[in-house]
Parts: sequence; C-alpha cells; structure tokens
Amino acid sequence: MSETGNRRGSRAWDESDVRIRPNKKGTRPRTKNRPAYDDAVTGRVVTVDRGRYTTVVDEGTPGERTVIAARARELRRNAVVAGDLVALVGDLSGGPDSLARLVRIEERTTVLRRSADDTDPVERVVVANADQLVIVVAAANPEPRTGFIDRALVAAYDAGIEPLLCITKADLRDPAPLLANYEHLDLRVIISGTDEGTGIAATSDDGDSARLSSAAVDALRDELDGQVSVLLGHSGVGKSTMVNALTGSTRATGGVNAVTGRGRHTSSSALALKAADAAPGTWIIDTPGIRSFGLAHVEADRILKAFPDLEPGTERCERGCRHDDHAVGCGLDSYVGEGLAGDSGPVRLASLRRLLGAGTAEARGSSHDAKELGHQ
Ligand SMILES: Nc1nc2c(ncn2[C@@H]2O[C@H](COP(=O)(O)OP(=O)(O)OP(=O)(O)O)[C@@H](O)[C@H]2O)c(=O)[nH]1
Ligand SMILES: [Zn+2]
Repeated sequence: MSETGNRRGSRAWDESDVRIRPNKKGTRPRTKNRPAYDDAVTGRVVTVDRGRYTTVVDEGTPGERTVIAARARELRRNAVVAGDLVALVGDLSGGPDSLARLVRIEERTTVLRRSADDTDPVERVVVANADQLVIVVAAANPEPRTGFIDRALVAAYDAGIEPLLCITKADLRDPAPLLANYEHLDLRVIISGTDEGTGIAATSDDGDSARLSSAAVDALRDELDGQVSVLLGHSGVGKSTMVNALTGSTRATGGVNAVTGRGRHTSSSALALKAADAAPGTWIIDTPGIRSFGLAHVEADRILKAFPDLEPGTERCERGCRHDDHAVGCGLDSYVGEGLAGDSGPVRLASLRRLLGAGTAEARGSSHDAKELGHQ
C-alpha cells in the first residue's frame, strides 16, 4: 500500500489499527492447525486408484508432468476426487516411484454427487470443479430414455453445472421427436452420427470403429474448449468412440498412459482426459462408475430457475408447494391455464414436472429409477 493510501486524517498507521480476530474455535494458533505449505504446488487430480492420486502439475507449461501423490494424514477423512485442485509437497519430480504428499484440497467451484445405491450406502462426491455436464444419449440402439435425460438435467442444475445434450447415432434414426421434448428448455444440443464419406475414423474402447461426422466432433470440441466437462451416458451410446475422436487416441492403448503413466484405466473412478490440441484447461471427465446421482435433496427453486417463463406463476402457490405432479392446487396450473406463460406453457409445465418428478423419485426411495440413470 502506498504512503497516502487508506489513512484516516494525517495519522500514520500503528499497531492499534491492526485488529486481532478472536479465535473462537481453536485454542492453538491457526498456523499450527493448518500448516501453510508455502512451497506447495497446485495439481489437478485426474483419477484416484487405491489411495493413490494421479495429478497433473504445471499444467499448460513445458514442465507439465504427472505426479502421483498420497494423502497427508490430516486429510484422511476428506474425499479427494477427479477434478479436484490440490496442494502438493514433497517429491514433485514425477519420476518413476516418486510419491508426493497431498496436503490440501482447494475450494471446489462445483461438486457432482452420486447417490447411495445397492452397492454403496453412502452419497459421495464423484467429480469436482466441473463446468458442464455432457449428457450423451443415442438416437437409437440403445433406445434413448427421456427419464435419464431429465434426471441428468436435474443433477446438473442442482450442481450449478451447465448441461449439454449430445445425441449420437443420428444416422440410425432422426432425433427430432426426442428433441421435441426439450425444445422449450434453454439447452444446448449437439447432434452426432456417422459419415462414411468424410467422417473422422474413431475407435471405441472395445475396438469397434466408426467414422464420426467431423462437423459434430468439431462442434462438440468447440463446446468443450477451455472447460472441464463431465461425460455421462449409458453403455453403448458411443461415449468412448466420441472421446477417442476428441482426444485423438484410443484410451485403452495410449491416451491414458500419456496422462497417468499407468496402464489401462481399470478402476471404476472417474478419469479426466485431455483433448488433443485443446486450449489450456480443457478436460473431459469420463464417469464409468456413476450409476446414479444424488437427487434426493434437489430444491425445486433451483430447477425453477431454468423456467423463468413459469416462475412468476408460483406466487399463486401455497407455501411449501412442490409444483410437481402430486401438488394439490399448484398455482402453475391456473397460471398456464390462463395463457400467461404463452402457447408453450403446457409443454413447459410438463417439462418442469418431469424434472421435479425426477428429483423426487429418489427421495421416495425408488431404487429402480435411481439405477436408470446409470452406466449399465
Ligand atoms: N451408427 C453409429 N454407431 C456408432 C456411433 N458412435 C458410436 N457407434 C458405435 O456404437 C458402438 C458403441 O460405442 P462405444 O463408443 O463403445 O459406446 P460407449 O458409450 O463408450 O459404451 P461403453 O464403452 O460400454 O461405456 C460401437 O460399435 C461404435 O462403433 C454413431 O454415431 N453411429
Ligand atoms: Zn406450485
């Protein structure tokens, strides 16, 4: 601060200007509870496997490297997930057999949660700091399910993550009827399919090849540029084919090795991949282990934010109205009925109720619905 800055009158600063904040919680000084680790560097967690955290440090510089780390004892109880930014100390060389110490998890901008299910009774954070959720569904084979899309949208809105709908296999069936369900949502959509002529040859993790429309791959690449994106979709929709087209490699043989320094990614935890020639900060996070999202505590208010044309109608509702299919006397019915939300009002309300219903299905304990969102 300059000599003239921030002075009261002509009085110079002295110790009495310094406020000491009472430390209500701890009896020991804060620095002892939480070492500052001034020499720590920041790493981005790309995957987690049996207590080892694969991170990338000095991202986007010539010194970019993979550093494997273990959690410091004081972080034992804190989950560290793909996408986390963490502070690392110790051996940061990234050399073979080197092991750094992960001493702090930086504040997360977003968290994507997975709900409890049969295989795991605890709700867990699966991905941190994602900017967008790419919901991948096939136009056909496997059949698209609006229930899956609706639930993923709820999860994205709830987490404050931008959704993006990617329809694959448009060569097999016109996706227009499916998209008609969403035309009133302010939702970005990318339509992909094969193009035998000028398509980009891409191989799935199972070794199948397809020539994906280069326009679609380019459009998706533009949307992903500079962002951390989570890809979510049922098995067989063409996720790995698309990821391999974007990353310019087959993960099973090369892509993962480049990032993790290990063999094929076998654990079920999320894995962050870099797109080839992408802007710094571009990451694609694949989520093989996510079977369902934690939608149990989704607040209706949050979903309503995506329906500004309907939201004023909720002023007619009783306090605590959930505005869903089961709500009695919901003001949205009369609001839309009187035409106040325009011609699209009824379709929009149906959309909203689908989303709200998706949010409550799990709260009602429907494990069938919970699984529908899954990978398998
Ligand atoms: N017709 C058509 N087939 C495609 C398209 N994209 C991928 N496929 C094929 O669909 C099949 C499944 O693709 P994958 O990429 O393995 O699907 P996935 O979502 O990664 O599935 P898992 O690896 O099981 O999670 C493969 O045979 C692909 O070649 C497409 O746009 N059109
Ligand atoms: Zn209502």
